[in-house]
Amino acid sequence: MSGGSKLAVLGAGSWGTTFAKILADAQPELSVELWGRRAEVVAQINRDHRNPNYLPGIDLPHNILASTDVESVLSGAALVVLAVPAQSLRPQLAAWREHLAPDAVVVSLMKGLELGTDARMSEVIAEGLGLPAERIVVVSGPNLAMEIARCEPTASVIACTDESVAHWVASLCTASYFRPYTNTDVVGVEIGGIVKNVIALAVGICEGREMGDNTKASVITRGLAETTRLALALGGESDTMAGLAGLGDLVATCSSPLSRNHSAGRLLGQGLSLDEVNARMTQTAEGIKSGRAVYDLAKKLGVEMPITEAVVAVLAGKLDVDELGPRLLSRELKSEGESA
Ligand SMILES: NC(=O)c1ccc[n+]([C@@H]2O[C@H](COP(=O)([O-])OP(=O)(O)OC[C@H]3O[C@@H](n4cnc5c(N)ncnc54)[C@H](O)[C@@H]3O)[C@@H](O)[C@H]2O)c1
Ligand SMILES: O=P(O)(O)OC[C@H](O)CO
Repeated sequence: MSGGSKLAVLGAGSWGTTFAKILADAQPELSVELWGRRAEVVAQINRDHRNPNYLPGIDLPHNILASTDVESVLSGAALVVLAVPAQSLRPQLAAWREHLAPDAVVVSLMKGLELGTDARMSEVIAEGLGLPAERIVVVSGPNLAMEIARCEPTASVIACTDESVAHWVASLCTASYFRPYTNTDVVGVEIGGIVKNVIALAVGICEGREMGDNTKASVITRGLAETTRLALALGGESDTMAGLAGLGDLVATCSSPLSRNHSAGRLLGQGLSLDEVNARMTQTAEGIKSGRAVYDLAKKLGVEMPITEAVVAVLAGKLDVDELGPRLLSRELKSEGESA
């Protein structure tokens, strides 16, 4: 863990910009350097202290300094926070690796699973940057960016195999409206954040078909059961799944119209094709691509994930949205506590 104090965030979308605001509000005496790909976004942040495409109406702290120059942003940064779409992470890391400070701690804000490898983002970071587990931290929880940007009170989980590193990151991002809890169950925290996006697609589809709250509560509850099965199979802990990064995030994402995954599901349920949904989405809905990777991983491990399987079939055009509900309910009868 570095004694240095420079803080860097890579990715100036909705969560990267919001997390930069958390750090800047929590550490008003420090600068938070925010890397963005697009010069016009960076210029607006520096000139107007706003990022209106992602966070309309939000004033950003003046100690956020944006730049398109990743080398200068990474130079000497003790904490490096990553917030780009999951499927774009690996190629980005290859370009960033040479500029990373030797003792930097890297934080993943991403909630996706890599297609093709089924790797979690912490695993992609470990491989792509050649870092040991104790220098990789995961942040996850019921964290809809826009609510946090409006300074509405929110709790989150900061996970690292080395608890002291998790504590250090938590101490840096504790703000009046943002309360982090630490955890050493990196696997459970990541799996909770990944799978809730797929379950939110399912809930959105049900909503788009004008199904009511019984249906949504049933999908959320059974969604948590299948998320927990996958997490346990990978070595995660059931306590984590009952906490903020499991149940908490699942409820927030499946209930909120702010959720991009929930919204994408609703559009699918209303009869739009996947191409039409993708064309309408201006922000990242990770579940659309990660769903397939979650299904592949579950299959490899022999874990039953019927809701994920049905969502993946809808996304692949193999199951009509009207068949999603019946497909889930027509399964073999079993007791609630059974493992599948
Ligand atoms: N927005 C939220 O409320 C929220 C909360 C928690 C976690 N997350 C997770 O954070 C991650 C980032 O999400 P976001 O909401 O900031 O997404 P976003 O769509 O708002 O922003 C993505 C950012 O990445 C950039 N980007 C897009 N493609 C890229 C590429 N190929 N290479 C490099 N940069 C690229 C975009 O320009 C943009 O700045 C996702 O994994 C998401 O699940 C989001
Ligand atoms: O907008 P979503 O669906 O990516 O969800 C955002 C956050 O992950 C909620 O915790």
